[in-house]
Amino acid sequence: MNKLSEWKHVFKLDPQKTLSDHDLQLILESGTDAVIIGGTDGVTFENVSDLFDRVQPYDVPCLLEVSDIEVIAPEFDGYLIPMVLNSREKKWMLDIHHQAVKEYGDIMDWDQMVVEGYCVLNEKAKVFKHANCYLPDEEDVLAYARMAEHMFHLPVFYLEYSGTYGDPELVKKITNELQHTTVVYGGGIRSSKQAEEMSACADVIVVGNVLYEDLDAALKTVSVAKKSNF
Ligand SMILES: CC(C)=CCC/C(C)=C/CC/C(C)=C/CC/C(C)=C/CC/C(C)=C/CC/C(C)=C/CC/C(C)=C/COP(=O)(O)OP(=O)(O)O
Ligand SMILES: O=P(O)(O)OC[C@@H](O)CO
Ligand SMILES: [Mg+2]
Repeated sequence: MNKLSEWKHVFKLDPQKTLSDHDLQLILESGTDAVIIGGTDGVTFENVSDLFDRVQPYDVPCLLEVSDIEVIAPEFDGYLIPMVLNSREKKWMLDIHHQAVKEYGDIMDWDQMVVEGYCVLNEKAKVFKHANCYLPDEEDVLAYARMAEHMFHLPVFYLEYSGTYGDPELVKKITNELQHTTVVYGGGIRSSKQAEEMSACADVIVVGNVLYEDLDAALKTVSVAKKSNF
């Protein structure tokens, strides 16, 4: 399961936040390539399963981004497994994953797993503190990107600015560098102008928080991203 390399635009839904059926319908019929269910905290088996049940009737791939082993529900179209490359603790890259594979290895469908090399670039993001990250400079980011592709052969390198708009020049530099690993950009996209700019710099853009603050603006990010030829 890795159609991700063919996608341009994804919405990230936070199971902790509320969406009316009408708004969810607009999101799922927007033409987005996929939705991810995930968040740093407040993610429970119940809120993940409830949201998944509401998304499932629509013809849009739905992936679970696993931030806690307790929330894994069956039947998703795929499972995104983050490894936080710029964490100060090995736990967020390897140890939690090792425990999970020890526990679930016998029943795992490896074709459904997509491992994401995360590089968290916003010091104010919840995930930055949660995973005990340090702020990498441009050289560090480039080195993580090269490691993701050439040493770990990861399908995805995720430039995570969650909550703030990132640096298009850096994103472009990283995307130009990688041949096989898909560069996903997420963070602070609040308008079609920003979506257009970042879509020209990354392989895939992820739009999250603005869904809950300005749905019309969020919906407008889809068509510009899908028009991008990058
Ligand atoms: C029954 C069945 C289908 C079995 C399948 C088995 C399966 C899928 C097994 C999993 C195997 C495996 C290796 C799991 C690893 C699990 C795990 C818990 C890994 C650690 C993940 C991790 C490093 C989490 C840290 C936080 C993080 C990076 C979360 C990623 C999501 C993220 C950055 C969200 C940002 O959200 P944001 O929008 O910023 O958050 P808020 O809005 O809440 O602020
Ligand atoms: O919520 P925003 O800031 O759009 O970020 C999207 C996503 O990258 C979060 O993981
Ligand atoms: Mg969020």
